[in-house]
Amino acid sequence: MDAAVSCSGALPQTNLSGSDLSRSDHKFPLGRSSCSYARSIGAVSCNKGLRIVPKKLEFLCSAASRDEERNEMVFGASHCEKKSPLGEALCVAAGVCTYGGTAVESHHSHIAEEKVGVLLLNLGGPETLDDVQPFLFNLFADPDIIRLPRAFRFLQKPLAKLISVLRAPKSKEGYASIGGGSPLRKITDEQANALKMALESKDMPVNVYVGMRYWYPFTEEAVHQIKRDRITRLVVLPLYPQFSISTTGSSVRVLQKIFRNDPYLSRLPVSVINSWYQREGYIKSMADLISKELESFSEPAQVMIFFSAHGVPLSYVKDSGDPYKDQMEECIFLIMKELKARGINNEHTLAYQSRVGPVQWLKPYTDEVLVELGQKGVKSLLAVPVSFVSEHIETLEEIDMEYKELALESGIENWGRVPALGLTPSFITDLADAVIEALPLAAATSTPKTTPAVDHDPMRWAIKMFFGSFLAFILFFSPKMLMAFRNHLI
Ligand SMILES: C=CC1=C(C)c2cc3[nH]c(cc4nc(cc5[nH]c(cc1n2)c(C)c5CCC(=O)O)C(CCC(=O)O)=C4C)c(C)c3C=C
Ligand SMILES: [Fe+2]
Repeated sequence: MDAAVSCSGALPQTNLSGSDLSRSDHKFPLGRSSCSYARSIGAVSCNKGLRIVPKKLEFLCSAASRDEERNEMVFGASHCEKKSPLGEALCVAAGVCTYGGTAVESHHSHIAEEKVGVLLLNLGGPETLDDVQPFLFNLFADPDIIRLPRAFRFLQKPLAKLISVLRAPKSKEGYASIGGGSPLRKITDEQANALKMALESKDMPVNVYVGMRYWYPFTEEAVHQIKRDRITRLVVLPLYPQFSISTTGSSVRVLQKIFRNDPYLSRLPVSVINSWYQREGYIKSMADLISKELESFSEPAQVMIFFSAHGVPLSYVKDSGDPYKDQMEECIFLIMKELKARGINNEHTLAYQSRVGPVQWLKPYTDEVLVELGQKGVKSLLAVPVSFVSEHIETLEEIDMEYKELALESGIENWGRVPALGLTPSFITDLADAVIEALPLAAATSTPKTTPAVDHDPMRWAIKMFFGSFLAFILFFSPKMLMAFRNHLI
């Protein structure tokens, strides 16, 4: 019987096995119900946790039988109210633990020859203006970004081509205004180095890899390196504090696909940290940045704290159970709670920015709220980007230029913006702790390779082609649709 790893705390995690189970033990302080697919099983509990010994890992975990573990998995899966959009692989995104399998040899065992890897996942961004259109193509070709009904999936790439070509001029203007490209690769590389050093200082030597979803270095390249380095245990850390189908979900789906088809990778013990917005270190680091920035106003107590999160289409949350909105609201609640504990009682609000295309996105919209606040007589405002931990086009251009101008035009007189966390030492240290806590939860992902269902029925194929061409015709020639993608706002 194999030993199963158990875990302590409420680290939100999944494995890549396609049978991961998790449970949300979060209370939603705003009185909302926990996200619909964040409800399932209890985890095997661990009362000892992880202890690090110099240059070596020692896991002190309670063992559970493989059979027990399987039962729990089946139980959990059948109790998941809504299936994750990632299929069964991510039963849940918030609040919990994975079950281990082959990774930990035995009770109180030493794992001396481990070669630990940490894979940072991020979005990626165009480095030059020539990269913008192909970058946008990759983004819109992602079925987690433009979600077509199954029957119309064959339109994904032509549509991505069309939308990317239409949007490229506006996007290029944006990237040109911030120096001709995205700073994301440089910042993520720096974060990777800082994390490596933070882990080394905790006696945990690791290799840190960066895998981007839509531009270089692509996730595939990072995985290639991981294989070449013969990593024996991997922690996957998406650099998005909150989980969304469109960000962490999409990146993990790519990984799952690569891992499933590779004999070495499918046996590699892996642990994925799905979200980490609720970690004390992150919350405190955000509160530090906010309180510091408030001090730059002449009357700090009068400043409205304006959290601006990247939006997602409303349907992700309403129809597909994306926990993003719940997690975002809980995150803001926790940051405000920390500020209150420090005697900072400013008013605050949350709005969503950066919408694209003709559908409804999470509301309220940042631009509309700024105008309303100006009209209501708010004079001082501190913008806090909250869904991303590096500077990027949407902080440097959209917030610092577009929204600032709109706010000043609307009557707001004093404007400030909190920088992204970037290399803030307390934040990097907390990421290092998250990695250390996740490590004993790493589980092998071995799942049989499944053959995708192929539609061989000529009649069904003909019907799909007919309706697909019809839809394509409407999309290609609807002026409203074209304008919606060309501009940010419709
Ligand atoms: C948590 C963060 C993000 C979510 C959620 C998200 C969803 C999402 N984004 C688009 C469309 C675009 N995003 C673009 C850039 C971009 N997006 C994020 C983060 C999230 N996106 C970042 C950090 C960046 C910037 C990368 C950089 O180069 O600095 C772009 C390109 C820029 C532009 O043209 O505006 C698009 C387009 C959708 C459709 C979506 C959810 C479905
Ligand atoms: Fe985006």
